[in-house]
Amino acid sequence: MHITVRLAAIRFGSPVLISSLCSSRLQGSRRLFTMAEHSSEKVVFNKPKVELHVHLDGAIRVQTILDVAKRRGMSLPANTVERMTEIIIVQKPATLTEFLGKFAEYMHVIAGDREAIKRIAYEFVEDKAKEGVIYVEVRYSPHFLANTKVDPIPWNQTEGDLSPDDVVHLVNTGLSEGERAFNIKARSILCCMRHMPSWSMDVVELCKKYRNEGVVAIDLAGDESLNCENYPGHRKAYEEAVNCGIHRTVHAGEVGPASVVKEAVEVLKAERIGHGYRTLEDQTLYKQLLAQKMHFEVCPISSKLTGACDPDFTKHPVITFRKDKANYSLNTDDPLIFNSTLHLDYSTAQKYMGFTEEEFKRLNISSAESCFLPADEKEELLNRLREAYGMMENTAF
Ligand SMILES: O=c1[nH]cnc2c1ncn2[C@H]1C[C@H](O)[C@@H](CO)O1
Repeated sequence: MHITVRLAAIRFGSPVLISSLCSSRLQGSRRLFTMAEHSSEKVVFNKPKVELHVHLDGAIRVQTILDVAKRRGMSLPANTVERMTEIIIVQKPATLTEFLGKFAEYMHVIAGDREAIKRIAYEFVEDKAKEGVIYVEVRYSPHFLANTKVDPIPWNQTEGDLSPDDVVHLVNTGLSEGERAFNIKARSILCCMRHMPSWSMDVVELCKKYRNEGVVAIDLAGDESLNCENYPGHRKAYEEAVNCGIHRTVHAGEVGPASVVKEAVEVLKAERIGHGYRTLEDQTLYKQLLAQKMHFEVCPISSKLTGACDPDFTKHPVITFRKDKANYSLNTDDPLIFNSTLHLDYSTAQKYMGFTEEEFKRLNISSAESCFLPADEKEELLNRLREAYGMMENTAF
């Protein structure tokens, strides 16, 4: 089994992943979030929220992974929620590469299984509704959940009959059943992966095909050290997205330098930036993005545990974003792997960064304004927030 997982990691792209997987067995002795940290997860903003940056494959319930493994007769490194959680989660600030290696602990269980894929989408909506999210854009790579019409077949699966196209259809179905059951709105963003430029044209074609069934945008995720000049597949896919009116976000400036953000904006025509913390290292670029109200999808807990930002939250870039009245959202990114919830991101912002209720309202309004819904649905969302926040319609911050 461990050999299987390591092979999957090799396929993910980076040799560093392999060493992270080898060392992950040692992590049982590392600490989980302490009780003190979890008690700080009090609900500091108990009002409707918008979440724009969360990965479906990073937001799966551990119990579901165990259930599916059992049903499919697959082995996992542990068979209790507690032990499996310890193995999956990043407990101390690590590196983005180590963090990405965590997906290989469980993705082979979910990938290629119709019932599991629909179930994780449905349960995701339930979990977000419980956090008070009324609108969410959830992202994933259709290729990472497929086992046919994908080269290479990920996670060391044997070829089956579930294509990336089938995956998108199943996720759409799970999300829309969840929307009806839990009375929130859920849309999806399809990810290209930096190390797999050959998948990117498929991704944009899927965005086009399913644009009326819940897919609202394209994203580029994964290892930022791989730039687009060297990988024209992503650039071509984003050109097609621009030509077809598909919305665009790009992971950039998370661990990569400000030049990756510049490339995302200038070459890929990103309308939002995933993370974007290191934009601050290029003040000219930062001022330009502030002026054009570029949206930054900020993920506080994630940024500490991936090593993207200083672990001292009082030095977090979002404090500068707030001071400058930048356009940004607060998001979980991968709550499974960070053992977190959206409440923890909000309470962290309050406790260590001095965020107030007013700022939480302002950033949720900015998030709604920057979401990828069509204009009429966006206005409806904004009105729901304004009403819940006791704001006069069209009140400007
Ligand atoms: O924070 C992230 N940065 C870059 N890539 C990420 C991050 N979180 C998840 N991913 C990758 C791993 C997932 O399998 C993929 C699609 O959701 O996106």
